[in-house]
Amino acid sequence: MPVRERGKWSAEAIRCALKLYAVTDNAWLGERSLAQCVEAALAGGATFVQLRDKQATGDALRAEAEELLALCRAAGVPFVVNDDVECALAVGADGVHVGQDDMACERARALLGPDAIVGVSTQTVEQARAAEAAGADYLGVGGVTGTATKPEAGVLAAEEFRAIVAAVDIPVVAIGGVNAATVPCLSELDVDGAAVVSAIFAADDIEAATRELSRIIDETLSI
Ligand SMILES: Cc1ncc(COP(=O)(O)OP(=O)(O)O)c(N)n1
Ligand SMILES: Cc1nc(C(=O)O)sc1CCOP(=O)(O)O
Ligand SMILES: [Mg+2]
Repeated sequence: MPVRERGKWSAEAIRCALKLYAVTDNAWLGERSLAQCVEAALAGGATFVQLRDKQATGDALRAEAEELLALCRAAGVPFVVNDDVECALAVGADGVHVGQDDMACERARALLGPDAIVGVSTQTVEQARAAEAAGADYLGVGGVTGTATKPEAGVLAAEEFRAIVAAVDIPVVAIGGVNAATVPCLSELDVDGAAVVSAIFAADDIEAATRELSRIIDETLSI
């Protein structure tokens, strides 16, 4: 596993950590706490965690972030906060993931500093080049298929994925409809990993589901 040295994840460590990127979703908690769900994903082999809670703000989001950061530190896995740079700064998260409608990458980088991880969602080559120039460490690109988790997200053709990957030097993680059945399709996309919401967090047994995804990634992707 890649390691964080002197408070910084190296570019190579970030690339390796994108392999199985777990994005949280409180919709699937049921009787479980968010921390229990993330602990199970880490035990199953998640290599990167993003706190994505579109309902929580302020202290509530901070409390979740503090809890998940501690779990990720113990597991040696990078932890970023979706959208909320202020929260990431307040808790000392490893970084943030921002989309095209969120805080601009340059601003997030300026606020978080050079050692933070800044991930950016992009759907086009132009956006991807702009994000790289603005200091992004990795790109989230999707969707692979349509997904009930985010019905408004678009779907990209394989050629569009490959064009984005070829246009930048930073790593790319595929998102949107990634599950045990679709992971093998990622081998055609030249991406560095898979970002997964429901195929991990909607599972009854999150640890087993994550372990199975990790196994399929190891078997089918050359990353
Ligand atoms: C790894 C990763 N890739 C893409 C996204 C989507 O970000 P965004 O477009 O800002 O949409 P929301 O997640 O904020 O709804 C992501 N979160 N993570
Ligand atoms: C948060 C998010 N962003 C997407 C994009 O295409 O940018 S798709 C998505 C949700 C992915 O959920 P699931 O793994 O359950 O399909
Ligand atoms: Mg966003």
